[in-house]
Amino acid sequence: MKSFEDLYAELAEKAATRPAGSGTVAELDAGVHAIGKKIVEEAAEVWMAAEHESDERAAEEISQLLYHLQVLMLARGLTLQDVYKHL
Ligand SMILES: N=c1c2ncn([C@@H]3O[C@H](COP(=O)(O)OP(=O)(O)OP(=O)(O)O)[C@@H](O)[C@H]3O)c2ncn1[C@@H]1O[C@H](COP(=O)(O)O)[C@@H](O)[C@H]1O
Repeated sequence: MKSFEDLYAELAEKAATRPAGSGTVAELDAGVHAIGKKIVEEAAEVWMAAEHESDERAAEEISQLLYHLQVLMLARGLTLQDVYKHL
């Protein structure tokens, strides 16, 4: 099972090597504004799933929100430590 740290390392590698077909690379190329809109959309899906859907669906939507937050971090050049120091 992949951890938050594992995913960040994988996405950072994708950002550096830019493999063909990577959705992460496409999202990074779309820029902070587009990624931000995706985060708002995914956050709404988390909210709706938490109120109206199963635990499994809520967890799935949360995982997608975490993914898009990590893409935004990479787009801004933020590391996990930059975020963790505020926790
Ligand atoms: N964990 C994720 C992940 N979570 C969400 N997403 C993306 O976010 C979208 C969210 O799905 P939705 O159904 O909510 O949205 P949608 O409306 O169908 O999607 P859009 O048409 O709006 O893009 C998915 O289509 C994926 O593009 C993810 N894309 C990639 N990953 C992981 O990131 C890693 C790198 O992926 P690639 O860069 O694509 O190789 C791999 O380990 C992947 O498993």
